[in-house]
Amino acid sequence: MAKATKETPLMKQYNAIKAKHPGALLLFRVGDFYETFGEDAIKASKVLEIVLTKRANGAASHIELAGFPHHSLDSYLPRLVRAGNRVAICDQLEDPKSVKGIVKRGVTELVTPGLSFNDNVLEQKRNNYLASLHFGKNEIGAGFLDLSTGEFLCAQGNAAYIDKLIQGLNPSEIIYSKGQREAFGNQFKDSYNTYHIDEWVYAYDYTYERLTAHFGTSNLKGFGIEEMEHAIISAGAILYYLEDTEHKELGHISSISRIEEDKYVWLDKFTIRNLELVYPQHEGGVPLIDILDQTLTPMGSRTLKRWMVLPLKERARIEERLSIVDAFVENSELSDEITEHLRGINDLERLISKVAVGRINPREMLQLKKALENIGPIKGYLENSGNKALERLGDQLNNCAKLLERIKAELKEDAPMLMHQGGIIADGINEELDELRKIAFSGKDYLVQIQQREVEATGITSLKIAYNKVFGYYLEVSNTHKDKVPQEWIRKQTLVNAERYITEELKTYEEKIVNAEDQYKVIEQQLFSELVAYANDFVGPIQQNARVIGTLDCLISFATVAQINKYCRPEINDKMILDIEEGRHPVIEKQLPVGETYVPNDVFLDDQTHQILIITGPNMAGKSALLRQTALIVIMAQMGCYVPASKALLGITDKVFTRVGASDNLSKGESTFMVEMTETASILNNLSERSLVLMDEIGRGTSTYDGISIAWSIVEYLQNHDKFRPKTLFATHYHELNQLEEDFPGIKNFNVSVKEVGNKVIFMRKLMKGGSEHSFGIHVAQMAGMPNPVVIRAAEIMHHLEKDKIRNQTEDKLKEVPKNNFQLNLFEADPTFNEIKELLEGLDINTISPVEALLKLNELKGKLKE
Ligand SMILES: Nc1ncnc2c1ncn2[C@@H]1O[C@H](COP(=O)(O)OP(=O)(O)OP(=O)(O)O)[C@@H](O)[C@H]1O
Repeated sequence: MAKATKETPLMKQYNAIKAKHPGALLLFRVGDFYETFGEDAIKASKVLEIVLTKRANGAASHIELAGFPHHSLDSYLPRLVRAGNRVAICDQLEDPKSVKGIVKRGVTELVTPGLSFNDNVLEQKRNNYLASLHFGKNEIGAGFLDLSTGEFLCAQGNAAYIDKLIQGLNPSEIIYSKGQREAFGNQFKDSYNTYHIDEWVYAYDYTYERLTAHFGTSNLKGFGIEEMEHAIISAGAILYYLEDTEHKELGHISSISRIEEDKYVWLDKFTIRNLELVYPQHEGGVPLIDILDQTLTPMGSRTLKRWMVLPLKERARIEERLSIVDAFVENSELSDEITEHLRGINDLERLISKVAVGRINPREMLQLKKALENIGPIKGYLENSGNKALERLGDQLNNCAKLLERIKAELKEDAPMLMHQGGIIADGINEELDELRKIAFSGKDYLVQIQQREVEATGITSLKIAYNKVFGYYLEVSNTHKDKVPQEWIRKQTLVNAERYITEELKTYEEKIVNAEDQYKVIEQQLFSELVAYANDFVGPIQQNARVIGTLDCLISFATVAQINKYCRPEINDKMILDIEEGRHPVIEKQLPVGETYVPNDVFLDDQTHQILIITGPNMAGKSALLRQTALIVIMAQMGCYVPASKALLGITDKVFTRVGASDNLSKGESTFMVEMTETASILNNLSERSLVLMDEIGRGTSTYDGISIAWSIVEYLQNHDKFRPKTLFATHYHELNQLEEDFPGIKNFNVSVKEVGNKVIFMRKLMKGGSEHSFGIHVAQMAGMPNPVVIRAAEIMHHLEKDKIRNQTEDKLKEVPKNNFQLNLFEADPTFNEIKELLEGLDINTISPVEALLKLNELKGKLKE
């Protein structure tokens, strides 16, 4: 093409590289700058707020250009990635000084939202997962990788299960096959950063092969995923994606584990959202994790987040965690001592990943050293704690003494972050390095030493050492001393009054001095690389340390929170009973205004007489709070955490379902009622024997009669289920449902009590036996500042309806609402009246024709019928 031939060689090279990475914003290294061109430049200049200029592209045209200095990459890259870009970093692959013409360049890393090592892209407290999905006929396979920590997980199951995992692990990016765009769109309505991979990658044989080749195994049995076809496909595709994005050093991804569905409590995605476990539902909301997270290390917070979305089902494992929390609660001295050392452990997990991929810098190596220095003492405390579970944790810690010693010995205490700054390796490690450094730093002193020595040896008192560009360092001898010059000196230049000589020693030294700085940095780099390579042998044990520290940190955090908030140790058993005494809501109790205290409540549920509690009570009484706190107590207990109650006997729960509050899907074209019914259907279709079900105001999104009927039949279904009798808390405004208590032995009526004092309602917040008579909704309307006429009229209508109910009439009650006796007020509130009034006022009797008048009259009559 004529145009292409006119391009500058640089732009030709740029275009060729750019073409290999479609969809990525290309940062193109030119000298000390990263440049972007064309569309990329327009994008980058906006996101980074940098100047957009134009540059001549040979004779061809002008092209937009925006660039920034290469050392600003760390601050600019995260901004580009956070803005949703995939960023390809193209570096110079050879030293520009040593090449004639154009320097070889290539993409050295493709940073995507889900694949990053950059500390500014990553958040310390959360894992940065890349997810890969593969949609099979009946099941979906999912792979999750946190490249920054090396954690690699996979799962396979029905759409609801995978959806729930996605909700819980909250990946930063999801990849899937180009051919499955529709399947993905149908399943996942929320917006994610996504990327589509060529279809051929998502093939079983290819992905199986990739996984086994990566782990160096002949099959996948050892990981327990051999039979999981879709999980294998999705996980294997991640390995392809890593290679495609130039992530080739993957030593830290040493294993893949299956997320074992049967080991964790099933929390559907609505529950994770509704209960605000890890994210607030609304701006300004406080999720439970904010109350429970007192962790001191990034591993601790990340572990906690995982535990929250995957509470345990196995009693023994829960007990083990609880017993450790117990040990820390009982022995605060021990927890204080360990806490002190936890503070010194930074992101060990991400540091060792950087070792494995060869991206660790000297400053980070010092952080690794600091972390390892603290592992030893923690191990000691655990092993001497006298507590079996703690001893087991201590056993798993490895203080990596050899590595620690070597880093201590070899790395300077004040090593800089950047390699080229030098001053990384300690003195006494490498003779050549020491000498070079000595030369570089004290070169001039050394020359003075040579000068003095030669003055003494030759008796040439005027001897001096100097430098010029033509032949470097030389010895200058004035003519008077010429005859004292030793034979081995080589004359280089004769001046009028003096002669200049060089010596073997001077030349050798000169070379050293000129290159010393460059050379010692090269040796330092070499030695540092050797140190990193040595550390690479410790990836396994350090990853294990990171896991143990994460666990320990979490459990100490539980103990701290338990003490601050006065939680109790729950008793977990296999019975079908849930017995909470004086339970509280862990978040609301922390948010009450000063002087107010949270009113604790008892909740007892079983599979016999108290399987379903119908909880009525006025608006604002605290029904939702009670429902949520019950679920939160169960979840916290099964995470291994103490709970906000004075006593909690809890039979294991295996699924928690919630239909609480409105999850607003209006933006996705679904009505509130539709969402409510979809969520409820999903609950009823997935019940189990040990489920805990929370339903809050089911049916309120439709007409009263529809609502009551639906709510009624749902309660009956839960009580009459042919297999399971799931424990259920059912909060409702429909007092009619209290009738059910008479028909079913497993249903009990409760209410959250209020007191009426004169015209006012006082919320007692106590759960009491029996149903409540009315809602006090009108009082709440009044509290909310509704105009008085509306409140008075509503009270009258309600009074009428309640009278009717007592007489148990079944006629259409609304038709019988008596005509009101405060007409004026009513008219004020009646929109039809206002419209008619406005129409009449707007009529000009003098100009209206008879036909028009008749039509207007007809219109007015029509209004009355509306
Ligand atoms: N046990 C309690 N002790 C103290 N304050 C409470 C308690 N329970 C609830 N509250 C407070 O009352 C407010 C209303 O509670 P909640 O939302 O549970 O009421 P509700 O009965 O579900 O109301 P509605 O039917 O209108 O949804 C809560 O935000 C909380 O501040």
